[in-house]
Parts: sequence; C-alpha cells; structure tokens
Amino acid sequence: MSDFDLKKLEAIIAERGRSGDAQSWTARLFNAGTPKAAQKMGEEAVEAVIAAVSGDREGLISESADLLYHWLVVLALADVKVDEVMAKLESRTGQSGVAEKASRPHQ
Ligand SMILES: N=c1c2ncn([C@@H]3O[C@H](COP(=O)(O)OP(=O)(O)OP(=O)(O)O)[C@@H](O)[C@H]3O)c2ncn1[C@@H]1O[C@H](COP(=O)(O)O)[C@@H](O)[C@H]1O
Repeated sequence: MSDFDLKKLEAIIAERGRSGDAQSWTARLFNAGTPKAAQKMGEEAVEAVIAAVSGDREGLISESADLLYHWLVVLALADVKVDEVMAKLESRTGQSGVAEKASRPHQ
C-alpha cells in the first residue's frame, strides 16, 4: 500500500504553486486564482460522479485523484490546511460528532 497521502500532496502543491515554473500546472492554477481552480475542482467532481454512476471503477479512481488534487489547490489558495479539514471531520466522530451534527441543518 502507498504511503503517499494528502499532506504530502499538500506540501508539493505549496512548493509548486509558488515555483513560477511555466511548465507547472499547479503554478498556472495559482496564477489564475481561485475561480479557475474552483472551476477545475467542479469539473473533476462532475467527472467523478459520472464515473461512479456509470460503474467505471478505474475512471472513479482517476477522477477522484484529479478531484483531490484540485481540491487541495483550492484549499491552498484559501490558506486552509488539510489538518483543519481533518479536525472538522474528527469533531464529527463520537460524542463531539453528535453535538456537531445536531448543530448542522439538513443532516
Ligand atoms: N496530482 C496532480 C494532478 N492531477 C491532475 N493534474 C493536472 O490537472 C490538469 C487538468 O486536468 P484536465 O483533465 O482537465 O486536463 P486538460 O484538459 O489539459 O485541462 P484544461 O487546461 O483543458 O482545462 C492536467 O494538466 C493534469 O495533469 C495534476 N497536476 C499535478 N499534480 C501533482 O502536482 C505535482 C506538481 O505538478 P506541476 O505543478 O505540474 O509541476 C505533480 O508532481 C503531481 O504530484
């Protein structure tokens, strides 16, 4: 099993985004800004949905990777850390999760 994880990709994105390398897709997204990065994230999400609904397992894996990459770029541009998202998810587990869930509408 791979030991690659979202925090490693987060670090790569932070470094590549600031690189100024014209060949870097991450740098191009950083330069383009949040609207472009968020648009790409949305496109990849839709492609992942299509793969899931059509039963395309390999497609779902590939589109999920694209989605997570673009999601991390959007987070980086908003100065939000993966750890903050994980803390939010953790707060929804166990007893604290019950309290958080009760405070959220539509759940
Ligand atoms: N994980 C990814 C990753 N996933 C997807 N992509 C790129 O996301 C881009 C958009 O995907 P699309 O399928 O929409 O491709 P496209 O049709 O060319 O896009 P459009 O410009 O036409 O909208 C493609 O160029 C993919 O290569 C990624 N680009 C980079 N990474 C990671 O970021 C690192 C640094 O990459 P660079 O910034 O390119 O050096 C890489 O080593 C990887 O670890």
